[in-house]
Amino acid sequence: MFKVLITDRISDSGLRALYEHPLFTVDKQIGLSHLDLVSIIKHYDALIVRSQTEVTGEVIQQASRLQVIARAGVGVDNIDVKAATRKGIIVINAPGANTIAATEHTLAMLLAVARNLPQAHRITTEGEWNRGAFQGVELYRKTLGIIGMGKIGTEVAKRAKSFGMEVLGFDPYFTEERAAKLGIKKATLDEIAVFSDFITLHTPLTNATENLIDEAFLQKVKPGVRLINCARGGIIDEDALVAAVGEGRVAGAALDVFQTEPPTNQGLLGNPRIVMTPHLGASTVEAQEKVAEEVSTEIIEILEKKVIRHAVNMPQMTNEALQNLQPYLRLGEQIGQLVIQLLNDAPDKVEIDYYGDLIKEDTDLISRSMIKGLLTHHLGDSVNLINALHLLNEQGVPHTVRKNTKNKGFANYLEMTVHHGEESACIGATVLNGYGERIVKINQYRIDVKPERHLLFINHHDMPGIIGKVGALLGDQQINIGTMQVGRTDIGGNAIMVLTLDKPIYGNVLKELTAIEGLREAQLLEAK
Ligand SMILES: NC(=O)c1ccc[n+]([C@@H]2O[C@H](COP(=O)([O-])OP(=O)(O)OC[C@H]3O[C@@H](n4cnc5c(N)ncnc54)[C@H](O)[C@@H]3O)[C@@H](O)[C@H]2O)c1
Ligand SMILES: O=C(O)[C@H](O)COP(=O)(O)O
Repeated sequence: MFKVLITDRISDSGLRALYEHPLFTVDKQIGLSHLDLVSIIKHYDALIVRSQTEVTGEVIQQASRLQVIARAGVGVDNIDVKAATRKGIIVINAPGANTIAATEHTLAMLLAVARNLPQAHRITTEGEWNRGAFQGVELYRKTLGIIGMGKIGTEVAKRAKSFGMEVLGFDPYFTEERAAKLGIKKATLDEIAVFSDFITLHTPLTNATENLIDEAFLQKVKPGVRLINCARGGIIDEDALVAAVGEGRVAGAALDVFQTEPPTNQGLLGNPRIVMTPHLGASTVEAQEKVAEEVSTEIIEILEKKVIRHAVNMPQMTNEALQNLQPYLRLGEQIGQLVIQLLNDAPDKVEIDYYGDLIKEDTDLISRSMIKGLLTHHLGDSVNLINALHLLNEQGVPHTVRKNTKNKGFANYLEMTVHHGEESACIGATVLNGYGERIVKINQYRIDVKPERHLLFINHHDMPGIIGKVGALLGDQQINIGTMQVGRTDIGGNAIMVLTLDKPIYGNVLKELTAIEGLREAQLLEAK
């Protein structure tokens, strides 16, 4: 059974897949204290949160069986993703599931700040009839500056156009082509400041966006501008905003998110020119159902089928791309497991090379599989695709990944070389169309071996009779040979023999093998 803990308010109907799954139990404990979360997290395989629960390093430290932290939403700033990665815990989110909700909230805020709706509503419900105090401004023919042209920024742009607004977009990844397609203008941050009547923010909170809207920015704005922030608190310097509103440089602001939540800035609270909502951007029935559905499905896929789609701490890829990579992921892990046994020591340098069709692919996951296989030999099952790179770095082992254009004679080819001082070991492999995975190179020798669980690797002198003697010895021990391959550099020189065995062999057999004349070394290599 897999146990899932939910600590924020999440749509029950969206969680149906989890509730109805026979292998899952769901435990909802809304508003759990941090201390309580730290003490009970060890019982759970998955944790689902929104933006309220702080999933700190301390929580993660105690999460001995946790495999997935799911954010039923977009921003993962309340999760210590680095600590999760170190521990090999997958962090997933539901990008896109609340895009429309956040977009529509932004437009609601845009209209609210333009027409003073909340202020007018409040005094009208209090019984005052004052038609003169709340004259607003129109959106029609005004300029909207959008900072952050991702999913929400783009949807806001489309809707603003239907109001007859001129739209400017700023985003480091925004191109002239995309701007032309949307019928808006690509702008610089300064142009947004200088020309916009309304400015709306749609970036994540990063080092680059923290206090992006600060005193200096607010000095440049068109007098009377109105600001909307439904992205993240911290992008606007709240004290600078309060000052600019006080001076009238900024006519108003509409904020859904704050530097601290709930907000504590006294200049914001009760300010008649500032419209505030309590982080409601994603709070629609539809969005909450969708985020819950997405994370539930993905938790089931990860825990039951080991398929990962929206991990924040893993490369993103489509189902189809992941399917195509499967044979390479298996092969990569086996190569890693085998090559480290050939080296017989901890590596001090790792090299990964890709050739052929693989150079066009996103190979990050294959490299992670190889490193996972490699590290499992010394670090055991605590290594997974999430923490493999981190653990290698932590061991201080540099790794290089190269994509080579040279032709290796195979449609696709991958190679892993590990070093320890002067020693090195190398395995090269390919996936043959219709025939599956093959190891085609061990150190300097060309061979053709299907990777299997038990491989007997023999280093010998190329001379008549050795193959027969090895076969006879294994036969006497009732050890069945699946396949046998030999490779040599020169006739009568150094050679290797690789046999796939149906069961493992033990020390005494290896000792007897090495007693055969001309046989230098016999080693059992095991891959899971
Ligand atoms: N208020 C809410 O309830 C609510 C709901 C959903 C999303 N959000 C927040 O809204 C924001 C946007 O979400 P999204 O789904 O559109 O994300 P997204 O990843 O699709 O888009 C973010 C965009 O910001 C751009 N960006 C990053 N740094 C930038 C910078 N320095 N200057 C300009 N652009 C920059 C990125 O290039 C990207 O295009 C996120 O912070 C998200 O957490 C809030
Ligand atoms: O990043 C998000 O998805 C939004 O900020 C929504 O947060 P919430 O799920 O806590 O409403």
